[in-house]
Amino acid sequence: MKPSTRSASIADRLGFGRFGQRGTAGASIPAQVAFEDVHVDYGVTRALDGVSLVVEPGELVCLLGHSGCGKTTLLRVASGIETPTAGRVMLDGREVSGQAAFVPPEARGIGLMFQDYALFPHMTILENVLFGLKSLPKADALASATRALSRVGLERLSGEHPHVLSGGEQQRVALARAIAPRPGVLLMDEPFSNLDRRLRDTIREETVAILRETGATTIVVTHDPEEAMRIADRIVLMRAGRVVQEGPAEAIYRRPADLFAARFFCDFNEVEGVVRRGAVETPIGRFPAPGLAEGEGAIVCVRPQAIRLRAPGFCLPGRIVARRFLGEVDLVHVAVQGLDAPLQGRCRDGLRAGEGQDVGVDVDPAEVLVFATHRH
Ligand SMILES: Nc1ncnc2c1ncn2[C@@H]1O[C@H](COP(=O)(O)OP(=O)(O)OP(=O)(O)O)[C@@H](O)[C@H]1O
Repeated sequence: MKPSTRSASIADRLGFGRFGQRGTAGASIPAQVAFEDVHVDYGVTRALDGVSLVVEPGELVCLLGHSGCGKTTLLRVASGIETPTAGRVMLDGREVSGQAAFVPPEARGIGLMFQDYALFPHMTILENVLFGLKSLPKADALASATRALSRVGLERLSGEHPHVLSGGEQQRVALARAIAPRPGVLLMDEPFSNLDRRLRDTIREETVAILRETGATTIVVTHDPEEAMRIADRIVLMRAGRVVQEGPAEAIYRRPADLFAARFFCDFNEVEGVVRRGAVETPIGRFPAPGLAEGEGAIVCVRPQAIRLRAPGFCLPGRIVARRFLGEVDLVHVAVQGLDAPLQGRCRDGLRAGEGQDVGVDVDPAEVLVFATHRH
């Protein structure tokens, strides 16, 4: 692709339009973003199927979900790069996409950051950051760009081109470019997924600290539940173009709305059973089943950390079929009579029984969830 064409397409992706019209010298004032029953159809594909969501000023929300569930489309709708088929988007109570109005991306005061960083390859780092500040007087633009670069610790690389930078440095340039115009809203699409594991935790923490400092309302797309739990004030879990559940990390983890939401956050042992006299009967015991009817089929979801090993003769009889040392915990597979597959436990300490040995298996009821089978 020729540089000029490529620049134009990057500029479009960033919501700057071809000539980079955004830019403000004022402080970042966080905005409220509200989606009202937003639908997006691509031909026969329904990418968004009635999303309603309010992101409060200064809040950091993670959109979490499997590939293709509509996360990126929701960001594109917020930025104005995509128009909804139905429904509307409001910024601070003002309609920016809908039947009544359409505010173009460059006039929304929204910053964008992508997984691939979308840096202009033929421009220096400073020019990349200046690109979104073209409507400011030159001296103000330079001051804002330099401030943003120094905030991410990269002022010394201002004159370099993106290709000489490491992945982590490129990520920080993209962040500097996104925050330099002090947007009220920042939209980030998988901003950490191109970093290697070693760097990711540090850069993620630094980025969140910078976001808190700028105060911008931030929506981050991720498919990694742990990442969402680490950074989000609120997680919005999506499936097939809809919001399945939203709330703080602990609430979703402890009280998932359904089996799908539960599975997203934990690799459960799933054991089927039937409700008898108010509890699910399974080969590993009886578990309370509030809200389920007598005779109804149920799935008992046992977290790996719920499995505790005891001396043989105590609790449920089992036999270790595999044991792997993982550092902080041991991964243990234990066969129990009546189950097709061994239970998988993550055991911190306790009995040091090895492969082939008989054990007692204790299941912590606090780490068990029960769902009706037919409702999924
Ligand atoms: N421009 C397009 N034309 C046609 N279909 C599209 C287009 N963009 C997205 N889709 C479809 O819409 C659905 C939602 O896509 P979207 O990119 O929003 O999902 P996502 O959750 O962000 O996925 P990923 O995590 O893989 O990026 C998918 O089925 C996708 O194939």
